[in-house]
Amino acid sequence: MDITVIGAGYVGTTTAVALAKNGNRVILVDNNKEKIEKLNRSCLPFFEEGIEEALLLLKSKGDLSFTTELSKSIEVCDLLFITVGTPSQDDGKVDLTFVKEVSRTIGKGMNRYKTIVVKSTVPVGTGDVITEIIQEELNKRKVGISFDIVSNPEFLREGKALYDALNPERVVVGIGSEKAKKVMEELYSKYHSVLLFTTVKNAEMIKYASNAYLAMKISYMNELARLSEKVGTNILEVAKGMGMDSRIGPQFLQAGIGYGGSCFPKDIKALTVLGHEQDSPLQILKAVAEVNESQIDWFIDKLINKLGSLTHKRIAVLGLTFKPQTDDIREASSIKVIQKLLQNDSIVTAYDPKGTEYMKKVFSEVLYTSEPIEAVRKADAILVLTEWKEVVELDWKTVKGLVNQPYIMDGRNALNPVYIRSLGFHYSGVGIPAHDAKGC
Ligand SMILES: NC(=O)C1=CN([C@@H]2O[C@H](COP(=O)(O)OP(=O)(O)OC[C@H]3O[C@@H](n4cnc5c(N)ncnc54)[C@H](O)[C@@H]3O)[C@@H](O)[C@H]2O)C=CC1
Ligand SMILES: O=C(O)[C@H]1O[C@H](OP(=O)(O)OP(=O)(O)OC[C@H]2O[C@@H](n3ccc(=O)[nH]c3=O)[C@H](O)[C@@H]2O)[C@H](O)[C@@H](O)[C@@H]1O
Repeated sequence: MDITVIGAGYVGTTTAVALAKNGNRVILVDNNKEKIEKLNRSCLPFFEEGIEEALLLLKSKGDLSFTTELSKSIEVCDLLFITVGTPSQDDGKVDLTFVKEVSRTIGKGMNRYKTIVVKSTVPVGTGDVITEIIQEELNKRKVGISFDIVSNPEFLREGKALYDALNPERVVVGIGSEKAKKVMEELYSKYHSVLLFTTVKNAEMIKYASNAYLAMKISYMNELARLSEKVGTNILEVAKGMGMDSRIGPQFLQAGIGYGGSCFPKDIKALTVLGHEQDSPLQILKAVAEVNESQIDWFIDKLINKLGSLTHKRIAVLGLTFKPQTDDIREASSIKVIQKLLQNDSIVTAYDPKGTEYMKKVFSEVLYTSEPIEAVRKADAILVLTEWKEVVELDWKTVKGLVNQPYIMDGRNALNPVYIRSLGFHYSGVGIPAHDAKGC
């Protein structure tokens, strides 16, 4: 099929590559000239393993191209994918400016029947808004072209984006016509995934409900971790035991310094606002967000308890991105932690394999290092905030010889407490008792 994907971000670029790999001819459009120039040079505007190589190959075969010209790209395709950003407004509502802008351009440029697939995460009812905008433009042009709006939310994870896009566990497709169903069935016939056909509104809700549910699991584990430290239980063992129940499952039970990223915080706000607007509040989500926020305070309080005061203390932050295998620092817990350290007049050194350049734009006063070992030199405490391999597999014995005080606060429970303690460090994880015999 001839497909145009609009929005060359994490989702759009990954989607375009996956669709092209599955035998379609794909044009990826973005109104950001710089991004398209980069892509035309086969450079990815962000870090995500495996995509750059795939992109280079698909481009050379002519299956994937990049442009800023949306109108022309609309004319030549059968299917349009909308993958533009849907950020939060100050009031927590979703800013649909980009989605609406793109919809208007589609209405202005549509020359024949198109299936318009919405992959951006959008509030329930947005499918209708897009339909209205496109129809309005068609009416202005006095043309009677038919089209279908499909909701096909994306569930990929950053760091595993291409794998997830090529092997989705399930594909949710919200449709309003048999014609659109056939198109989507054909499109996904090459994937070995279960397809769920439902209404557009249901599909829109499934996306928010899924992200909020995953975040809820994390906040629950984080609160349990705090309690665990009080009563002497080990959250890793608790999670293991819980996860063995197939009704609960082992995933997303890792306690830590809270969830970050471009989606969980934003999507929870959006669903919360929707509940309020409809006078059907989601009280659970209020608690989920509050726990996530206070997890940072809890972590910093523990650090203060250990060091007495943070003033003029040298704190090494290892890991800045919201998770490993990405350069994304959007809503990363590290931002809130560093903010609190700087407010307390600490001297902050930081290392991250991929996120440093973005973080420099947020905090210019942090001393960034290109090697983790440089960040820990003379440190009064080391904070592990992202479980990068480069951090976990550090030569901790050497580190012990370099620090000023041997305090490690592991915000991701990524290190082996028994080993780290055996080196003479005071190790503190999240929900791991101070002297746990097993320590795993
Ligand atoms: N990042 C992720 O892991 C996931 C994101 N999502 C959702 O997918 C959507 C996109 O997210 P990301 O890819 O992270 O966003 P992003 O911010 O990385 O990319 C969005 C792109 O859209 C472009 N754009 C905006 N207006 C445009 C226009 N009028 N014409 C052409 N291009 C335009 C921007 O320049 C940008 O490159 C959001 O709704 C997000 O919630 C869903 C699943 C996973
Ligand atoms: O809508 C989205 O953008 C995406 O959001 C998440 O994916 P992502 O944000 O890439 O990353 P996750 O692996 O879900 O991690 C999110 C955050 O939760 C934290 N986390 C995750 C799992 C866990 O057990 N504990 C925990 O603290 C991670 O450290 C990270 O900060 C979802 O997992 C994807 O399905 C979804 O498509």
